[in-house]
Amino acid sequence: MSSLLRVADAVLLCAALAIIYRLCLRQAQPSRLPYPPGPPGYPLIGHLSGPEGPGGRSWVAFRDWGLQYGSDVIHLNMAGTHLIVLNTLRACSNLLEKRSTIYSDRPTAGITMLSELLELWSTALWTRMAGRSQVLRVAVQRPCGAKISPSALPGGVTLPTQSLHGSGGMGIPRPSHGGRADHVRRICDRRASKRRPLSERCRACGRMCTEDLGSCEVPTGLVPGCRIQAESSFVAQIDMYIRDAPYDVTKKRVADDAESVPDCVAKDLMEKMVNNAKDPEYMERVARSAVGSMYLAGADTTHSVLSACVLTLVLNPNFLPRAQASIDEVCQGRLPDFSDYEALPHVHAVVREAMRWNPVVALNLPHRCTTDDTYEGQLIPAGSIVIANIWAILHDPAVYPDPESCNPMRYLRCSPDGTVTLDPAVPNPADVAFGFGRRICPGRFMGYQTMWLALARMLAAFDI
Ligand code: HEM
Repeated sequence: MSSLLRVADAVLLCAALAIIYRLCLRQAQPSRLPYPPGPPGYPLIGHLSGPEGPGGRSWVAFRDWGLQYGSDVIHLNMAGTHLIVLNTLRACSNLLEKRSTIYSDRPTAGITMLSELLELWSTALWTRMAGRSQVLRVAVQRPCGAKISPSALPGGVTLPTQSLHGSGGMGIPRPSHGGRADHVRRICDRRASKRRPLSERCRACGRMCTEDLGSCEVPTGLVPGCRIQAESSFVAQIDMYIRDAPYDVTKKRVADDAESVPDCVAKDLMEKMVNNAKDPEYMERVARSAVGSMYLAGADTTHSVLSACVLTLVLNPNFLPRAQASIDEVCQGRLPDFSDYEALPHVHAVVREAMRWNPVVALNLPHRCTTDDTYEGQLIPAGSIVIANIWAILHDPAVYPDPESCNPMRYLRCSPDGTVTLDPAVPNPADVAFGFGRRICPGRFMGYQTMWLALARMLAAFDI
């Protein structure tokens, strides 16, 4: 009897909670407009446990829901937080770009909240739109303009050459198979070596950011015992290290003998931004953050895409000799450089396909909508977390036929006289892979050009 009562109590409690929940949602929806469609979640927690895609690939689940509900925008309830996923370029452009004034904040929970509470400064990625984000973006963008100077590249133009020589290219014995990943990493991250703690710590921080992405999107970071809380002191230590270590080394060298310090981002910021500032102390914090952000956001991403470029070549063995032949023809025995940028479409084709086929950021960093908005008759409430499904856009079969196959030839067209050029009818995945609107990756030109140059030189020196 008593167990029957307990069951009845539990049923009543669930019913009461369900009614309260529905009332709360209705209150939170001041307009009568519906939310965009989406799958029903569990009572109360909605989809808090996270969407399960095949093999944990939630971007596939998001895309499939979009197809199932016939909408390029889907809505999920994450325990009261609205999650909006944009599965098409059209939706991203209409919302994140055309309405960027209200879609450019970052979520207030998870890493953003943590970085505000701990006053972390290492990264521009998670800053809110107001406040220091603007000045930080300006500082990061300074050395990353469309036409970047070679000295702004991670190791200058010479780096890929040095790396190739160091790793055995141009007549020196080829690298051992096991070391290939490390060689590619060092092209993008000069500090990558076992004896360089900065690189290790950045990778650990990157792993944590990725694994805890759920905590950035939804308020699970607030649940006691969540990893993000447990790891907050670890994050704080990493933050200080990333922010201070590279900057301080350069600062000391500049103080000792500025002339002998090669041009680099830290030196440039010190000389042009910090020294002329009204409040040099504040500007120095900004400069430190900018340098830390660039390293944290730029080294691993560039390395990942460059590794995907190598994989693209492995998967397309017939493409390699064509690409090498075009380099031989254009460069006549010297290593490629930026003057060959327009003349080597094969290299662009590999970088583009690597970015499309295996996008390093499959789901964009979360944006946050700051006011209620209406899109095609549906309500996107203020505070919604808005995520662009970059993977889905780059796997749209209407734009990239047979999207699952890795095929760099899709970007090239051959004229009757045999000239190969980039096909302007095929959209460049780089226009999507670096995000959207006011939060678009400020390192996109630096990242793309680093990969292009490194790959061009790899192709000139190696068979893969
Ligand atoms: C292949 C390489 C790279 C890829 C695929 C990539 C991709 C992205 C994406 C998708 C975002 C989020 C954009 C958004 O929220 O809409 C982002 C943000 C960012 N990226 Fe990159 N990135 C790359 C390289 C770099 C490099 C080389 C740097 C620095 C030199 C950099 C610095 C940043 C920063 C600072 C942000 C934060 C911007 C903000 O929140 O306002 N990234 N990146």
